[in-house]
Amino acid sequence: MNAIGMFGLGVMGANLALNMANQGEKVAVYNYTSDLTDAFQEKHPHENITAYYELADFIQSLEKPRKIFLMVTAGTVVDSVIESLVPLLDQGDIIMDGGNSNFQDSNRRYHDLKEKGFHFIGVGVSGGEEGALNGPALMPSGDKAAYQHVAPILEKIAAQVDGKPCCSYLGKEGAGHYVKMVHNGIEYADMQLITEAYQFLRERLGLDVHEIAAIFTEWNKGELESYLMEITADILTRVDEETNQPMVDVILDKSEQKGTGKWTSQNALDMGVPLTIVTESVFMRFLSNVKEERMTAEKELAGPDSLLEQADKDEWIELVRQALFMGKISTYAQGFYQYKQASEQYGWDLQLDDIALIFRGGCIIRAGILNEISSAFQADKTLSNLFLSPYFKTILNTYQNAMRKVVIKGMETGLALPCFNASLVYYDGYRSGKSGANLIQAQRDYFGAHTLERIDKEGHVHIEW
Ligand SMILES: NC(=O)C1=CN([C@@H]2O[C@H](COP(=O)(O)OP(=O)(O)OC[C@H]3O[C@@H](n4cnc5c(N)ncnc54)[C@H](OP(=O)(O)O)[C@@H]3O)[C@@H](O)[C@H]2O)C=CC1
Ligand SMILES: O=C(CO)[C@H](O)[C@H](O)COP(=O)(O)O
Repeated sequence: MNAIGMFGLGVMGANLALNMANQGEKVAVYNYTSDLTDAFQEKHPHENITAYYELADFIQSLEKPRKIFLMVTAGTVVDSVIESLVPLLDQGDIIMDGGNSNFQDSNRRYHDLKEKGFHFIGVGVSGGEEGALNGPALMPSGDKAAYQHVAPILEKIAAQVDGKPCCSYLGKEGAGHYVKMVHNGIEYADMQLITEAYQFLRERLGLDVHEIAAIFTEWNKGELESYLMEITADILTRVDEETNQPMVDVILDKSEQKGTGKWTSQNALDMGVPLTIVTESVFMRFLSNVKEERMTAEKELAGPDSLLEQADKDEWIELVRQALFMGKISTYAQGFYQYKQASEQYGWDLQLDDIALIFRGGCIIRAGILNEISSAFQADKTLSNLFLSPYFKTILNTYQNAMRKVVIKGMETGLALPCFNASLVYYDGYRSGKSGANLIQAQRDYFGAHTLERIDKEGHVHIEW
């Protein structure tokens, strides 16, 4: 009998199946069309893997309770696959979905399957092709008792950091896919922040790609240590063999997306959470796509004349490093604040320190900063915003000066730095004991008699303007 079944042999499914098999598990594999199954068998023959061409045979080969891991295109495909599986299952069998599914779909699937006597475990998976094979970060959720059946396999195939698996039970329903969704939002913001640092260094300080690659490699040894920093340095060293140009210069500047960053921002709006940095990064992807309009506007619309002249390069490089780290801290502060709000609003009891531990290995946003984030939430379980933890507060109190200088210089010289700017705006807004919202309340009450609260009395009142 096989310990687990992998449904879907695309990029991720194939590599996860191999990972499971390499860890000594007997794995049954199945794909909707036979072409991928044939290709998989030919490319990756493995003593622990058996391929099946009939769905019923695939299901019958599994130990009970059956554990089936779906790694298929997110959306309606997951529903149609579940529909095809259900008649073949027994009560208590477990379906896991490892795709980038919308957490609301996972909530629905969890309850639908529970009603029918089956278990649904949504598993956020991060790490791409390489991570899937050698150790991804896994974010599982669903019934805790059902999770215990799959935990030995999931925790074995996950990345391991300091002897701990980057996988732990996160909560009920689709909490795991929720955590993955916000992870991807943070991923978008992280990428945009690095891009803004790169643009500043290249277009305002006049550094070439190789100099910037060397700077990023150096930064990657300190506070900014992260997978995205590392791969960006690597990307910048690559030369296109056809043109002999830096590879980055021959890539069209229109960025695509599959939608998880947008979902994160949509959910932040639904919950009333200020997720400004991720949202700016989503908007910048949209703006990048109107390439032709941007090319026209470049000729039509005026900007400032000034470039950064006679700059002290070393001083500016350090300012950009500090600004980038502040942007990163702010992104995580907003993302983890969103987790905290979601946990309360959806009743999931998310453990923020555990989430940070999961992200330390295997996933795209893995970074040194996650140890400090985990420690901050471990030290104070009620911490509402990372900005107020002793470690991050000390850094922000210093680095905010650098961020101001970089943002101002970007504005003066006409370089859009939306995520750097959003980070500073959030910082200044958050540290303002007095906001301008009293005037907004007055305006609302003036034109619409919406009522307002006074600082000196209880309750809502309307003022006769
Ligand atoms: N690539 C990545 O880096 C990551 C991807 N993910 C997520 O993992 C999931 C899979 O991604 P990935 O492996 O990259 O995708 P691929 O495109 O490589 O594979 C898609 C899989 O879905 C199957 N599929 C598509 N349509 C159907 C259908 N109608 N019925 C049954 N099966 C179907 C395909 O089978 P067939 O050949 O028969 O069409 C194939 O096995 C997605 O949700 C993705 O967002 C998560 C983390 C990282
Ligand atoms: O889930 C992932 C990693 O964690 C994918 O790489 C991510 O979905 C890529 O997103 P997009 O295509 O929207 O940039």
